[in-house]
Amino acid sequence: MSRIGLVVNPAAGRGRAAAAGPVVADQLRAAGHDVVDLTTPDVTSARARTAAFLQAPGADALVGVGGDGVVNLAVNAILTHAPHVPLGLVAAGTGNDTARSLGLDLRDPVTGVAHVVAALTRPPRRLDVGEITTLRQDATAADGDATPDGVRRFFLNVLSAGIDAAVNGRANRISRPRGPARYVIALAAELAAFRGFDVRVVADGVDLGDAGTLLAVANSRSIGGGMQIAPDASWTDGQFDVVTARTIPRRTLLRVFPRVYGGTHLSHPAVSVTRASEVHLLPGPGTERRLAPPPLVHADGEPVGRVPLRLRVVPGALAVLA
Ligand SMILES: Nc1ncnc2c1ncn2[C@@H]1O[C@H](COP(=O)(O)OP(=O)(O)OP(=O)(O)O)[C@@H](O)[C@H]1O
Repeated sequence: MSRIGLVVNPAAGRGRAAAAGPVVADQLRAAGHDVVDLTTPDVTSARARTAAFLQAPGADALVGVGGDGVVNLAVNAILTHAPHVPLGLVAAGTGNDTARSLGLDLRDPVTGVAHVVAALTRPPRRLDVGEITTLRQDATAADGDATPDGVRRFFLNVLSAGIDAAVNGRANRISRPRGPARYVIALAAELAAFRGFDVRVVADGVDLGDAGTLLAVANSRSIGGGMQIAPDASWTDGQFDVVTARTIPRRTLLRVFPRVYGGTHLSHPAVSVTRASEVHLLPGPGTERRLAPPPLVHADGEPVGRVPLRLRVVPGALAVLA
């Protein structure tokens, strides 16, 4: 018998996770496990309850039910408070990019929890995690800067700091419609307003220069519900795939961006992929006045702060029941 913390995000997947939560709890209990329900609709309380569960003795696993947001919450809680505790996921969000890249069932929570129960009997998979450190002196919680866990936090899937981050930020501000349509509306608005971002990337000490269009630091492959931003990224190679596209005219972007869905953008001459284990995202030189300031950086779909940021791979830092 294992003692398992269960954190359900009731808002995820427009109610799918709220419906899946009791099913997951029942199945874990039916398999003989002791389930501690940490669920609450308020994200701050959910963080606090998850932290308390992990800090107390006897936690054997944490299971998250929801989308990439609840995964990000769980990963930060584990790495901050109890890095040895494995994470199980039952996908019930909108995009589910982490679960998708892990090859988990995206539709049926019964199948999802059965997979977690089976994985509890085997050694967990070990995945690389990205560590984010804000380098701003004036970083504050209110700004979304590397909080609420302090100036250091973690991501499991992909960090976005180019047009993909701007789309994510805009989508989070749209209250209606809910679901994937928000991203389409946000994407159309960002493409219409696009003029390039004044941002620079240094990867393992090498200045990659202008990354004014696309800028993704990827541990795994997809964002936005299956867009293959970094189709060759590996969770076990100890490196990020840093996908950048230099500032390009809007009409070129309109041709390149749709290719991200299938991952074929990598063959466009404006796009590069660099493997690196430490990446600095920095403000650009500020000489091009037509460029926009860098957008709020997002990781696993959550706002995490503004440049300058340092990102490091923590190889094999997370144990996953998958
Ligand atoms: N345990 C929780 N309780 C309440 N809110 C949470 C919890 N975990 C995460 N959240 C917040 O809810 C928002 C949405 O969460 P989540 O990503 O899980 O669902 P989604 O948006 O439907 O799925 P996806 O991100 O995969 O598209 C996130 O911004 C996150 O901060």
